[in-house]
Amino acid sequence: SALAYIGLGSNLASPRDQLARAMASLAALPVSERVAASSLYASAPVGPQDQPDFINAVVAVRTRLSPLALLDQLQAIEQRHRRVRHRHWGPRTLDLDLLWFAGLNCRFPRLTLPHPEMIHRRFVLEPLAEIAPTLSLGGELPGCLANRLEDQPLQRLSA
Ligand SMILES: CC1(C)Nc2nc(N)[nH]c(=O)c2N=C1O
Repeated sequence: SALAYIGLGSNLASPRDQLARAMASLAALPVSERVAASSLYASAPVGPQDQPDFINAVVAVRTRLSPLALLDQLQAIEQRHRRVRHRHWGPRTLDLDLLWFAGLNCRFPRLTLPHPEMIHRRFVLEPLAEIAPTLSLGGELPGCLANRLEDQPLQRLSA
């Protein structure tokens, strides 16, 4: 089985509840087990500012699913949260991003691994550093990459 890291984000319809429900769904994925979950973090939106603050987290799962099969499962969970895409980078009830999968570097039509934006996003790197402090991202650690960003600081929410 392979280790995968999944980013969670929400800024609509009770984001903390959305993430709690999504974390439970991730713990129930077929032929998989959730092995770690970060704290929840509140952060100002990156990109369009005219939307509510986000709640973010990162989860680690050990899975026998292929990357694309796992992506299908993540998109099914998003649908169950009635994710409606109005505008690109607009507010959403739930975002599940496959960030990293068994150290693979690959570009499928539907999926690039590792997630191309993750190393630029404090809202991914800080929760990731909490559960995978020694994960090498192109030879860098998540904590070091996070500290190099000028992004707004995140607010770690009590568990
Ligand atoms: C719109 C964009 C880029 N901004 C975000 N900003 C934050 N803080 N958290 C997110 O999850 C997030 N997701 C996005 O997709």
